[in-house]
Amino acid sequence: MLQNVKLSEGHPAIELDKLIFSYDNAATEVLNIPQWQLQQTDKCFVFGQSGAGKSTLMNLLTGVLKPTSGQIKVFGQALNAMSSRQRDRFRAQHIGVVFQQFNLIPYLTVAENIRLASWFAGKGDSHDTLDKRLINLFDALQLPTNLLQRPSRELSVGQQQRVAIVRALINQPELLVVDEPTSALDSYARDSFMKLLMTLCSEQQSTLLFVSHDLSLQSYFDVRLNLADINQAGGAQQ
Ligand SMILES: Nc1ncnc2c1ncn2[C@@H]1O[C@H](COP(=O)(O)OP(=O)(O)OP(=O)(O)O)[C@@H](O)[C@H]1O
Repeated sequence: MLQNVKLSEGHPAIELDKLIFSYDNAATEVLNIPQWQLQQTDKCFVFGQSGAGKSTLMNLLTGVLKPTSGQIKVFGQALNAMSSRQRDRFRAQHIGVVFQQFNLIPYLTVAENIRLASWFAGKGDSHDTLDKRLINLFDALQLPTNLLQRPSRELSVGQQQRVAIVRALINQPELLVVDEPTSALDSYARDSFMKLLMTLCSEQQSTLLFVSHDLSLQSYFDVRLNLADINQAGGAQQ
């Protein structure tokens, strides 16, 4: 079974092979990617027109969606061969996710939102280890620790965004997937957020996949992917 899968270092972080995806088995393909790979610890900037399929691809890579056909391997593990429960477990253990709406549970406190992520991962990290990691991340992201006991709905958008990053990094995921996170930030906050994100990923040796329309952010990344360059789907709006 998939409990506490140890990821092999010999594999690329992501391998796509003949990946095809249509919503509800509709005739129109949203994605048709013959082949694509991302190496471990790479930091990749993904861009493309609205409707090009970026969020769909992120949902496939995080196991929220399953491909219509073809293969998606994350650190050598074939997500397409897993049940939806196995994919949920794999995501909780190995992938940190920050999506556009942050997906914090509004009525839970900040601390509860973060603890929930480590509980789902079930990696068995001690309370002390998690507390230490949490304090370090709060410090790095300049979040005051008195926010921990506040319901997340009471936080500003910028604070919620940083809490979502803490939640995504608390389990030291091998892969971090971030979808359009900076739209709510002014340019100064955006730059410091980007620098920090890069530092945290380097420290944790996480592979980063970052989706944005803001092309000015590309310079932070060592790999740039225009989705239209690998996606041959006729239905995608390119
Ligand atoms: N749940 C869904 N059911 C059916 N079609 C969908 C669904 N979600 C997205 N689509 C369609 O799939 C295509 C790709 O959408 P997707 O959201 O992945 O694009 P995107 O590149 O992330 O766009 P944006 O930059 O605007 O966020 C679009 O044509 C969209 O209408």
